[in-house]
Amino acid sequence: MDESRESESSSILKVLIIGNSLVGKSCILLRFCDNEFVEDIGTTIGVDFRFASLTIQEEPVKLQIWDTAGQERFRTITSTYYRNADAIMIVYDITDKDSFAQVKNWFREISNNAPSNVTTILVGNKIDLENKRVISSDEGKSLAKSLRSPFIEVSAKMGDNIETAFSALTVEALKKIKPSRRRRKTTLVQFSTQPKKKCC
Ligand SMILES: Nc1nc2c(ncn2[C@@H]2O[C@H](COP(=O)(O)OP(=O)(O)OP(=O)(O)O)[C@@H](O)[C@H]2O)c(=O)[nH]1
Repeated sequence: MDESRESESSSILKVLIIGNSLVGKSCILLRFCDNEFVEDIGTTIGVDFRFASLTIQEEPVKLQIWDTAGQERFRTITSTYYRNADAIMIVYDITDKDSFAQVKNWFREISNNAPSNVTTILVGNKIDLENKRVISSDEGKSLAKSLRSPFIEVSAKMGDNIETAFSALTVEALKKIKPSRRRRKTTLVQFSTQPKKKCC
């Protein structure tokens, strides 16, 4: 299917990835979209975005995923991008205490800038670095609970749980968007309930 026809027949969701600099936001996006990992990916300046297509229970969904800069000096550029966000992934690095300590501030940014019904997920990245872990899974879980957000740990490097994180976020966000924005397929084209993904 060509790009324009596919957009017409898909629900389109705006997704943001936020968190401190160097937690692995760009690597998470690259792993999700291209199934790749680049060690020296370089810091994000301002924002960057990619499209990804998922099928959730026979419903084609297109995600417009914005990778925002974690560095403070680019924050004013990024704050306008919270507008119209359907879903936000807040990332910290399980080997970096400061990135975890800042999670509450990122949630404050969300309540100041994003729509009130935005869907969130808290993501602890770099679980391949278990020997350098300084934030336990229980600490992550309990912070997420206090912020009323689901929680998952991932590794952009190894690919662990990356698709699951985006699928969980999408499933929840779809529940909140207006029926007029939904594009359910009338004919059944897939029989699996597993999410299917392709990126462009
Ligand atoms: N071991 C390991 N390293 C990772 C992982 N994800 C990212 N990294 C490394 O962490 C560093 C930062 O990754 P980025 O994806 O650039 O981080 P970012 O959050 O986008 O950073 P900014 O663009 O500055 O906001 C890079 O050196 C990556 O190679 C992971 O899952 N495991």
